[in-house]
Amino acid sequence: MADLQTGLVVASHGRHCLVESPDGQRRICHPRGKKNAVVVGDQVRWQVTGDEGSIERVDQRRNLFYRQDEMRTKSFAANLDQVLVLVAADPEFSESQLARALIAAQAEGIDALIVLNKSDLQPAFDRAWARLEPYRRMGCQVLPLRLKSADGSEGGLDVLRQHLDDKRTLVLGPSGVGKSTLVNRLVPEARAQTGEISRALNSGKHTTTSTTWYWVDTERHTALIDSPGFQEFGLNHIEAMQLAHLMPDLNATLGDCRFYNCTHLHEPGCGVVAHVQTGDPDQPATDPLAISENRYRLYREFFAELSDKRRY
Ligand SMILES: Nc1nc2c(ncn2[C@@H]2O[C@H](COP(=O)(O)OP(=O)(O)OP(=O)(O)O)[C@@H](O)[C@H]2O)c(=O)[nH]1
Ligand SMILES: [Zn+2]
Repeated sequence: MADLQTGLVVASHGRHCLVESPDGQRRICHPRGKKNAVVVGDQVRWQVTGDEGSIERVDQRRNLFYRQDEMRTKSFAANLDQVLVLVAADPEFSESQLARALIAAQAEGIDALIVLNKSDLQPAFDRAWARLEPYRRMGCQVLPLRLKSADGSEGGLDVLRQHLDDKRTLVLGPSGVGKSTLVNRLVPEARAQTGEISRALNSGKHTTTSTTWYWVDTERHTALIDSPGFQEFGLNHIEAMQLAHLMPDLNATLGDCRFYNCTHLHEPGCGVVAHVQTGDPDQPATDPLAISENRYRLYREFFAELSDKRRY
């Protein structure tokens, strides 16, 4: 099939999607057959069929970021360089949701970046910043941000831009943290593009319910992928026994357990439990491998959930 063209999937809606050619042109394409199901970020081979296109092949993916619960699997995007989890001083973020997203990224070998917005809101911001201490300690990049404030000042956007440069970043965040404000700030034409995409995909309504790719720069080197669906982040695709390896703070303490198949829940001589921080969580830990009580509690919760899951 010599007449196949290459393209990048920049939006998808049901059974059709929008494919961007290397010259920037976009057209609606339909995957041929079930095995050609595509997600945003996919590199595809397609051919012209009238005004539209037919996707004949999906190139092998470098990674696929997805969540899975008992009912279904939701793929967010493929071939990512990093996942940005946007949280805010207010509304208070769920550490469970944050930890789940980071585990899913780690499982696919994708870097993660946490951004804490609304630094103008005090004392909520300092409180949230402190809650993120275990994440900084385990090597995760955490950036402060202020997209707007009562006095009109903003901060942190330039540093954030440097972390996005030349990368393909999936942006995740619960409702109300400022995700649309961020996307619109980084991609001034985002609103117009979204409108264009909804019209092209003929969905009739706004495509905020689907994942969308935006180029940040005119050279098309830096991309933001905006995706909804951060709630109920299921990890059913992860093996319970893999969990500790996917949580960097726990992972750093592996290897010292008495039993090689230690679950780190109740076994004697567990090297993970030995590092779980007890006492005042506001006191800085003296153990460089300290695991916060919250992180360990989440590990136990996720482990129970993944051990219980029904297998099909
Ligand atoms: N105080 C303060 N408010 C902010 C900041 N950034 C955004 N906001 C406000 O937070 C609210 C939510 O912002 P959005 O951008 O709509 O948030 P979203 O995450 O897209 O939320 P959904 O539309 O519900 O998905 C808006 O009222 C913003 O004006 C900030 O740095 N400080
Ligand atoms: Zn152990």
